Amino acid sequence: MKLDELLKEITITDRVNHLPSVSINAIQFNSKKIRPGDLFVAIKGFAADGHQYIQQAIDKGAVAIVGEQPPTQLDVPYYQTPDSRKALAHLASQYYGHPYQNHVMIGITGTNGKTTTAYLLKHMLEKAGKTCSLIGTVHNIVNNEKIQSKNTTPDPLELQALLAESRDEVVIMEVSSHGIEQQRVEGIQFDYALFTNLGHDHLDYHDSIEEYFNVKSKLFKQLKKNGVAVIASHNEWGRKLIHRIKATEHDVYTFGLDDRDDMKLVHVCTEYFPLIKLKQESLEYTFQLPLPGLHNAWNTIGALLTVSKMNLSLEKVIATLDMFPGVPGRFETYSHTSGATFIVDYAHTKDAIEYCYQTAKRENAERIVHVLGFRGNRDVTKRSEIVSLCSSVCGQLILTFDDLNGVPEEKMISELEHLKENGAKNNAIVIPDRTKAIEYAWKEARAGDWVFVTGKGQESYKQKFQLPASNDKETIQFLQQERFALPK
Ligand SMILES: CC(=O)N[C@H]1[C@@H](OP(=O)(O)OP(=O)(O)OC[C@H]2O[C@@H](n3ccc(=O)[nH]c3=O)[C@H](O)[C@@H]2O)O[C@H](CO)[C@@H](O)[C@@H]1O[C@H](C)C(=O)N[C@@H](C)C(=O)N[C@H](CCC(=O)O)C(=O)O
Ligand SMILES: Nc1ncnc2c1ncn2[C@@H]1O[C@H](COP(=O)(O)OP(=O)(O)OP(=O)(O)O)[C@@H](O)[C@H]1O
Repeated sequence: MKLDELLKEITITDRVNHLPSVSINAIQFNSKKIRPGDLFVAIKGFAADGHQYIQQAIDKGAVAIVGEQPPTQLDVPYYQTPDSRKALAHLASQYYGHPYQNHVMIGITGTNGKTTTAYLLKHMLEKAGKTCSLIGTVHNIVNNEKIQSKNTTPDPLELQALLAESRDEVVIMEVSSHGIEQQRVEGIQFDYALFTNLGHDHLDYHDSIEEYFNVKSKLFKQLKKNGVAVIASHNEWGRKLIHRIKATEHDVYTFGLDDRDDMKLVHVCTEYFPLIKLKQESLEYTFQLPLPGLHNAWNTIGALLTVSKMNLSLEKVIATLDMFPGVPGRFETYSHTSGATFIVDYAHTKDAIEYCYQTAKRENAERIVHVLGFRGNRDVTKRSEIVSLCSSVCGQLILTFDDLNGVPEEKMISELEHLKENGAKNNAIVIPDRTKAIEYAWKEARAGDWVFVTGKGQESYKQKFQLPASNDKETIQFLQQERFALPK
């Protein structure tokens, strides 16, 4: 593509060596990836400043540069723009021909439930004969092919490439607050935007929960003119958002516990897979959820309300729910020969953990045991509140490693010890090696226990641990099969 074709999408405030007809092979925002003929976009990031790498990009063959800093004399054209991240997103969209326009775009945001809602939607739509791509935390799926996912919401280059590659009718995207703030979805317009809930998370990145909410709510500004907003009203932040969006021209549909909701949860029967009754307009639907836990009632209802606005028959969609295969690493249960139940779950917020406990209590758990870790270099302000909740509910709390994420081991151990001493009662212990922590819980488990192993879900371990396993599931399978199988 010619340079001037690309540049017409962005604001340019100053330039040197303008060369509009130069051909651009590809766009890059990492100098290391530059190949001859590429355009380099310099971004001032959190850890580094891309402007420092402009010369390196030119040495590697970049034929033009876009950046925020005022132009200096260079051997290639340089274009100054007010916001490089925004420019990158628009350049990428233009390069790939604005591929969002070829799909029905569904964006899902919220603290918890994005992945689960995305999987549920994909299942519902596919059973109704539609083809779907999914872009999110666990992996990306495009044209039925699984592609490794690095971020919940990919950077603009990867995102636009995925959208361009997709031949699927619908694209279901998880949209993280980091993704919105860093303008990874800039330039995309959505047909449907869903809000699941908001709770304390990521306050290492956002200054306050209000700011976190404001960022999330920006997704709804990217709705198409006739786009549809689907918002959970059972959470105070959802109600704020409904109020905010109702002042715009978009159609807003809500789900919750209120008579005014477009889809109302009328009744939940507390079974492992809860039986729920829903009401939409004058029609009632009673059915068993395809997943355990009340939180999954909300995820299922959010997805159902969305597909009902896509003109699918709710009755037919509900009939397909018993075929839903589940979501990797979300409330996966494993049996223990004593009769205890082990659960691997991706919970890493207070709300999510409360839902886990609620489910165990409804199932008459005699004792709740929790193997809990915190990711290094992520919101430390939520930790003590979570530990004190866990310690007050659990019979035994085992604090352990999640990903260290660059934090030295000794520092994380002393943080866990500090949390134990200050936030927990005397039912907490620290076992840093995650596999040994799970092994401890496994050895101690007895009939009637519900043992939660949370934080990593399906993710692979990044540290080397003692047992031969690369994730929580494998650790439990190792314990189930190899060493501690108890006589029947
Ligand atoms: C803190 C953060 O969010 N960082 C994101 C950000 O990186 P950054 O731009 O700040 O990168 P940087 O390292 O400071 O570098 C600045 C610039 O210099 C360039 N550079 C750097 C070195 C070099 O030699 N040459 C060079 O050109 C870099 O390519 C970059 O353009 O922009 C990148 C491109 O979009 C992201 O991949 C990266 O996500 C990192 C990997 C990350 O882990 N982010 C997490 C926090 C995140 O985004 N999580 C959310 C989900 C949260 C949740 O709900 O759980 C997600 O959507 O995944
Ligand atoms: N609607 C919900 N409300 C509260 N907690 C939920 C909800 N849905 C899921 N959870 C909890 O949050 C965990 C993560 O769920 P899920 O992966 O669907 O959310 P997510 O928003 O994609 O999370 P992340 O952004 O961290 O990937 C689950 O394992 C479960 O414990």
